[in-house]
Amino acid sequence: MRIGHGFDVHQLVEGRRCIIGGVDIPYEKGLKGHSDADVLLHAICDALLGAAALGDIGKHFPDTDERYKGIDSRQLLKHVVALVNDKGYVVVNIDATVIAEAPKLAPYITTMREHIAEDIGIALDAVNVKATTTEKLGFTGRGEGIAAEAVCLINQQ
Ligand SMILES: Nc1ccn([C@@H]2O[C@H](COP(=O)(O)O)[C@@H](O)[C@H]2O)c(=O)n1
Ligand SMILES: C[C@@]1(CO)OP(=O)(O)OP(=O)(O)OC[C@H]1O
Repeated sequence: MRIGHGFDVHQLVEGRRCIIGGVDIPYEKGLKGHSDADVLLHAICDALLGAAALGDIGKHFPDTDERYKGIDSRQLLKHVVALVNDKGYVVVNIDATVIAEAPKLAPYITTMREHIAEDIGIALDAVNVKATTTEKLGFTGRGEGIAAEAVCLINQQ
């Protein structure tokens, strides 16, 4: 059994979509990035890559590569899971936290979990997603960006 941890941050700006956990969330601002900037899926990708000692998301999908411009991060997650499986591991469970003052994420959490479970190929019960504010403190509290953290366990096939 091996553990992995991931952390990501994306800036909130006008004129971008706010896609978190594969859900396009209605909000006045969106997340800036080379890809669709899905901060939650990026943290999960990094947790899985970390658990398998496969580096990080930027190593596999460089933000200088036009192939990843605007890409749906669910495609990146599925690719990462294939790399982890190819190295002989299966994913046991995921636990993640999105750190955002706004938008309110509670209505979308179940759909996020469904997307993650489907893309990884594990049961819904093996995926947990939480949301928290930082009580108006720091860059997340000022609404300048959204952060996400994730941990995972993987096991030998
Ligand atoms: N963007 C967010 C942040 C939080 N929530 C939910 O609100 C609860 C209370 O948040 P605190 O930061 O005050 O602990 C939290 O447990 C989440 O369920 C949310 O939906 N969206
Ligand atoms: C996902 C990638 C894809 O090019 O681009 P970004 O959307 O900028 O996201 P980041 O979390 O900075 O990770 C880097 C890249 O791998």
